[in-house]
Amino acid sequence: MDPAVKYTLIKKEKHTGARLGLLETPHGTFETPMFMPVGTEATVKNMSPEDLEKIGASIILSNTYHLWLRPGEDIVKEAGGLHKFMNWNKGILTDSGGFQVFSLAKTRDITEAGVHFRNHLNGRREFLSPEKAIQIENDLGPDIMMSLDECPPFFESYDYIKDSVERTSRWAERGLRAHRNPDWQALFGIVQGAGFEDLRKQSAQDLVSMDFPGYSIGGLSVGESKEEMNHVLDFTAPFLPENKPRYLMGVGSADSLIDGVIRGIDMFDCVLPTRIARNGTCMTTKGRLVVKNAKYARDFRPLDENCDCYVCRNYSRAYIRHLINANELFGTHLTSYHNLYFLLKLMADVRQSIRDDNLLEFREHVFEEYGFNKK
Ligand SMILES: CNc1nc2cc(C(=O)NN)ccc2[nH]1
Repeated sequence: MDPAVKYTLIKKEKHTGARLGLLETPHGTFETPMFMPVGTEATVKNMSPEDLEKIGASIILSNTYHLWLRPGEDIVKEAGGLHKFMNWNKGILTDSGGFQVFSLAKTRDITEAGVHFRNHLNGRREFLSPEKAIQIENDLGPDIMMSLDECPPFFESYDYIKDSVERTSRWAERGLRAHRNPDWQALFGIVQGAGFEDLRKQSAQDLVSMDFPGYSIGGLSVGESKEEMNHVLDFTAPFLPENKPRYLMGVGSADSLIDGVIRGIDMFDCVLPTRIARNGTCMTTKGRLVVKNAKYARDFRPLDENCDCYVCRNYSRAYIRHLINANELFGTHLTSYHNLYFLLKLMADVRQSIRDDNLLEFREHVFEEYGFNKK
């Protein structure tokens, strides 16, 4: 049986752990490393599928937790699945709800069976088990789907994290057994273990023994420092097989993306570009620009003078500032479009620097120019 996704390692960058790869899915073959825009409720906020296609998005995310609670996976299934429902014909990845339950839901109670929590929309008690999460993702129909896991606090005790990792491995096994469509939906295991090397190793070895088609590294970007995150990646990525994709969940600033690629990560997702866009903050090659700021009232330059996106070629800071301050939806469309273009272009440049074996020089350029070296 053909795996639902096939990863091919094309080239290793000479001086780092970075890899150039190809990820074949039922909805296309895409280059890695890649950034995946987040479309929590079956839409990447303020973006049309056509615009996402134009800026080079390949795989986008949707959230199992949200779509289960609203509109219900049954409606998405009746529509023919997520691709049809949201008119997106490239890749779709859904997470399992693990992170949302632990970050969004009120009062939650974790048991061996699964997690009990209160629905953040109506306060009703809900229950999500590893099998239920898989059933929802099977019905939503993404190309890539996640096992249900616990995303524990990074600064929890060793004993807590050890128990959590061992339960997450048992849940992963249960999810594999419940998975109905392994030939066209690729189920990834999620490596946990917080900042403990031996627990990250145990989690990775447990999941690798179950032979998943891809592996996520979860439990990061949850309040730990970038140095701590990079340190965890330094020892976790090598526990994962070279011939499978590695997906770092919840990471999406330029510096963290580059440092993740250097440590062998292939896939990233983050709400950051679209979330900060909604309050008028833009990512530029000269650092963050808060376009609603009064100083841009008569600034008729583009958001980023080094950017060739549709927004930077046609609209000024003054105009976009006006729209944001007037709560005009077109304003957040423009900032969202630019921020996503910025990160997708960054990843295209990262892939080129892997081809050219000069990723570390590119990192230096980005950290210096984009203001990440400023303490
Ligand atoms: C924004 N930070 C961030 N950390 C994440 C961790 C996970 C995870 O461990 N899921 N099982 C998912 C999404 C995340 N987003």
